[in-house]
Amino acid sequence: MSNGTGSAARAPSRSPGSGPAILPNDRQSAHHRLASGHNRRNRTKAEAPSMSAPIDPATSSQAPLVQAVNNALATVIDPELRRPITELGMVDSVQVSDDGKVTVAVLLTIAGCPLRDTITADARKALFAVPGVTAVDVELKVMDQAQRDALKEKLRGAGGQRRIPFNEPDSLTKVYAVASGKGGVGKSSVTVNLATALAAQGLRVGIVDADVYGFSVPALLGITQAPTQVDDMILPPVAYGVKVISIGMFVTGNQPVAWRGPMLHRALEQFLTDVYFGDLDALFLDLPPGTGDIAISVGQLLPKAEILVVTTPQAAAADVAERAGAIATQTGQKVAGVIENMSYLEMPDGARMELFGSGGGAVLTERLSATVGAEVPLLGQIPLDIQLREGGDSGVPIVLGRPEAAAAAALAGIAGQLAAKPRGLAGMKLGLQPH
Ligand SMILES: Nc1ncnc2c1ncn2[C@@H]1O[C@H](COP(=O)(O)OP(=O)(O)OP(=O)(O)O)[C@@H](O)[C@H]1O
Repeated sequence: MSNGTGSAARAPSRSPGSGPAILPNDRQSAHHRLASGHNRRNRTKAEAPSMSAPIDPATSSQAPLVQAVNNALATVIDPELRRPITELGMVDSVQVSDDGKVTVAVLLTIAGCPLRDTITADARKALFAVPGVTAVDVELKVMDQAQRDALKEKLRGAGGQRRIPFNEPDSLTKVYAVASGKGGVGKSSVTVNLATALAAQGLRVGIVDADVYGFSVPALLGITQAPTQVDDMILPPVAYGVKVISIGMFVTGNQPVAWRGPMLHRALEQFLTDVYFGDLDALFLDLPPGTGDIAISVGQLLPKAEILVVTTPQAAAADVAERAGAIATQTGQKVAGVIENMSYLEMPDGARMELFGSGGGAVLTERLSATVGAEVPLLGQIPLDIQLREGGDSGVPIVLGRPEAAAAAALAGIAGQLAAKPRGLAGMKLGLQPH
């Protein structure tokens, strides 16, 4: 089983004068340390390079090949930023010799970029696919400060200000906070399966693992790569097309997190402001179980987030889950629906054994509908399935690894309902939800 807390590990640290710095800055992070002398060139913004690749004029006789080479480079996608390297100002220079040899200089955001090999391999593959290219030399360089500033401005918009992009009036991202009354009901498993199912449909999806005490999302997605830090901007690792950030990527080894409310709030705020998710269709937050500090912080930091409540069919579980959902009335959020997990176990003869009783999801939707004053739908019932647990252990969500399984079909059905909701209406009081 892969471990999402391994190589990424580092302890939270303090930065002078600004209170506790929950997440690392690049001067402190050994993994992301910048090259020495990297800032030596103090270029102004006006001198910053353009985002397109300069072509060696000496190669003008090769114009069609040069064009084809540029087109090929435009198909190379930065694995973290999910945009063409040509758009990101990462192609510093391209030279095409008369005998078809291509030399391309690629600018990495930081020295020791964990994805340097992937970028090199992708660039080589794209270039070798161009007819007429006989040899490829990919030279890796590192952006200087002006180039990084230009990149950050491109990604964050003018001024590159820190803000929570999902709260902007023009944000079309649907934000779902996945909550449960108690632990172990499958909240994280549901989160990663919904997210990867939507990503598999071509949607742009992110996950914030806000389950600070029991972070498990990196392992469930097989992520061992650390986030890359570009100054104060954090680029989240991507698994199955889903951008993921987790507190587990910032703690040492498998250490427990023993933070109190204000630190948790700051960590979550930093995730939402400093992590570059880009334009997402959907963002999932995997909350800790219960109605603790993080649930309240999510209500404050992401007022437009809708709550998805995961419960088991047990009546007692529905009681505690009701409290987790009802917090929406205090935070002014909307409850998007209830997901009943571990609903039954299908026996070899097709009979259904209801190990945890039945009816908990339906009871919960009724009670929550009454509490919040709007219909809360039961989005689906997911059976118990060993393959779901195995998929979690191996880092391959069941919706991708075993799509034919009944549990995968139930999860895909729920994802389909979320995908069918019009983009950008999250948080608006619509009254009845179609389902
Ligand atoms: N439908 C299911 N069938 C079989 N196993 C399941 C199912 N749902 C969850 N599990 C397993 O139950 C365990 C708990 O699931 P998970 O970690 O997703 O729950 P959680 O509610 O997020 O827990 P926590 O409160 O610790 O964050 C895991 O081992 C998971 O693989």
